[in-house]
Amino acid sequence: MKSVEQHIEDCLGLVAVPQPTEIDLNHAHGTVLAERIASPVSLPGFDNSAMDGYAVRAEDVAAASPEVPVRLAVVADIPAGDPTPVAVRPGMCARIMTGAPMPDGADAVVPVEWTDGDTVRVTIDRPARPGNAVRRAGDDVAEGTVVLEPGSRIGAGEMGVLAAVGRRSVPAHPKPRVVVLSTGEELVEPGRPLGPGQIWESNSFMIAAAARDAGCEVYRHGFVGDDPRTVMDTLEGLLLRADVVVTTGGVSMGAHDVVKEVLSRQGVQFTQVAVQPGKPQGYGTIGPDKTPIITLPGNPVSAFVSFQVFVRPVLLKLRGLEAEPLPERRARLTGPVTSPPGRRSYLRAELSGPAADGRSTVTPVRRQGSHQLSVLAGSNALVVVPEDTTELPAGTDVEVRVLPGT
Ligand SMILES: Nc1nc2c(c(=O)[nH]1)N[C@H]1C(S)=C(S)[C@@H](COP(=O)(O)OP(=O)(O)OC[C@H]3O[C@@H](n4cnc5c(N)ncnc54)[C@H](O)[C@@H]3O)O[C@H]1N2
Ligand code: MOO
Ligand SMILES: [Mg+2]
Repeated sequence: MKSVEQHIEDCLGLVAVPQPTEIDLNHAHGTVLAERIASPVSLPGFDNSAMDGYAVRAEDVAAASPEVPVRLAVVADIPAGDPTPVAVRPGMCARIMTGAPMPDGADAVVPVEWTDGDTVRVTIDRPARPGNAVRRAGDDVAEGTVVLEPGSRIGAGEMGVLAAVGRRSVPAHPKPRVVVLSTGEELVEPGRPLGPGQIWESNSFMIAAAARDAGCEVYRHGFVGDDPRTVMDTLEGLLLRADVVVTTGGVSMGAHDVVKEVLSRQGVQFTQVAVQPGKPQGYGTIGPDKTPIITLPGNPVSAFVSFQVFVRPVLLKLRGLEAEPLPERRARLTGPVTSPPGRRSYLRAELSGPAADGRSTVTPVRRQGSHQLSVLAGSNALVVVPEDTTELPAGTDVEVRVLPGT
């Protein structure tokens, strides 16, 4: 049987690290930045008010109190965005709004709540220190500072930063487009009635969600039956939409294992990998553009685990990220586990902690069958049992892989 490492390497070999493209900010969310971004400006770009109130000379109001309030002449009104130059001399002030530029001569802002709010001659009953409620130019970002490094995933915060430093577009790796297709004559769309021997189709929903969790744009085509012509025609029709195709089902030893049947003829390699679950696997390219395709087994848990182990690194590579495996943790097993000889097991499990002693514990779920899908809903991790190990007692310190979204 082929090793897990070899199969990961073969799948990664299907794709090259993409060239970045210039992506408009409107489409940049979820992409990965390809270059360092330095700010061409300081942020804030000018000293401005942090509050709605009055821009004053702090020395003028230093002695203000409810008993002895200070009265100042209001010489200007400065809304945010006002370009008119304003100067505040002793005994004067300017009404100012949050975000508006500080007038010359003023060094503090008195919030409107400390005043009577008058727009001609304002009465102030509390002192303000120099710098009060003033946001200094550059106190967020100094001009020329690097705000984002290459490899940054552009999430909501990064989007805000890019726009704030004036970027309209960025060199980035777009989200890979993943097409998901399931196969099986027994499958029925959820929501439709089941006939005898039929089941509701779940893999395409699950794998599409996992691919989205991995940062991809997903087209879930759904499923087709086990007719070779239909499978091939459907795949060919989907290639235009795909940077990678992921299928489930039809790759084992069955008389109707259609994916294996039609894609073997196209040069896709089908092998048995020393893993549990997820033994039957296929990988290769199809169509005129040699679109990468990874064919996962149909058993739902096998499809899920093999997506995380074999497909996810490929998608990360296509995003311009390190093609790393799921994040690793160490944890103590709360109960014994078994594993078939010569195969690496990925047991569905619940990881807890770390506790006060700094240690985490992990509890493999009781039902480990590759059709026992329900346990995936409560699992946040996979316990890895090495190929040369067939049993581990409770208390063993084990390798755990943390599942996305947890
Ligand atoms: N004689 C052998 N039989 C099997 C072997 C073997 O080595 N020799 N391997 C077993 C293993 S391991 C796996 S895993 C499965 C892989 O099966 P296929 O990839 O061929 O998948 P199917 O036969 O199409 O389906 C298997 C199973 O999964 C259910 N299924 C499939 N697709 C979906 C879907 N989209 N949604 C929900 N459930 C799905 C299907 O109904 C079957 O129960 O083969 C073993 N057999
Ligand atoms: O690998 Mo199958 O994936 O054992 O059920
Ligand atoms: Mg089969």
